[in-house]
Amino acid sequence: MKLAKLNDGPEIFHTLQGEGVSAGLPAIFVRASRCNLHCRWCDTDYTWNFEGTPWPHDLDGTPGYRKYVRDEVTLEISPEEIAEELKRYPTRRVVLTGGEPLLQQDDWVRLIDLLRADDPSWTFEVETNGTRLPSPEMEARIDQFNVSPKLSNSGMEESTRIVDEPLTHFAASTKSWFKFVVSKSHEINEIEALATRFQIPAERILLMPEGRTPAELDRHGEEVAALCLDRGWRFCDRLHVRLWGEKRGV
Ligand SMILES: Nc1nc2[nH]cc(C(=O)O)c2c(=O)[nH]1
Ligand code: SF4
Ligand SMILES: [Mg+2]
Repeated sequence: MKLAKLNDGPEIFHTLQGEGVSAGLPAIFVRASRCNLHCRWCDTDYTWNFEGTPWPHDLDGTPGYRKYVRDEVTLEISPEEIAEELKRYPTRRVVLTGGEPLLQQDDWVRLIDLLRADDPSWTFEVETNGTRLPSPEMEARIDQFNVSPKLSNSGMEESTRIVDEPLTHFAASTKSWFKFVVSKSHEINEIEALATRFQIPAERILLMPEGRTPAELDRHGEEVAALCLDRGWRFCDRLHVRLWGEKRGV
């Protein structure tokens, strides 16, 4: 399967879950390469913004920024090899992220079965953009879906980023939590429209201030907190940004 490459190895790292309802829990992150969306502010653009693709990115024109060479940022690895790597860490919680991890579901199913054959206590979270339906095999194995539908500020067409069948499925599943990144207060209208359209329960909605630095998180934090208080939604910070800033592999 295709993972993002970090320092010539697969992007697999042991850290604290920084976002969502399990924030603060130790976990091993596995970052898939490839995404079906191309958000203009994406901070894991090395999973999709390859040479020869037409997608714009906010960093276009910044000195030193250019599209990635696909093979230089992708690592082909088997579920068997990933399983061996994961067993070396001192936790049994894994976060499958990307990119969009639900583009490679059969491989994750294989990985999960390999790990649980030895130890059923392995727990799996998925970070998804909510545009792909989990297969029945995947749905049965994943403990928690952290669904982060993209808003118009992503630059994506609505018909690409908001897909009825998967969002309806996630909204009805008690395994799902919805996490929305907010940078401007008017975005709340879009979030509210989605919550109404897909009947997302209020207690499963989290708002997260946008920010790649603690100062940026603070700047948006107060406003996002006020919105949460008003709607009865949960506030969520970005713990890893506070602890480690913009570093990769944390
Ligand atoms: N610590 C930490 N927590 C995270 N939660 C979601 C992440 C992601 O990039 O999907 C992430 C990440 O990259 N690091
Ligand atoms: S869905 Fe996520 S990984 Fe994909 S482009 Fe958007 S922010 Fe990046
Ligand atoms: Mg991240």
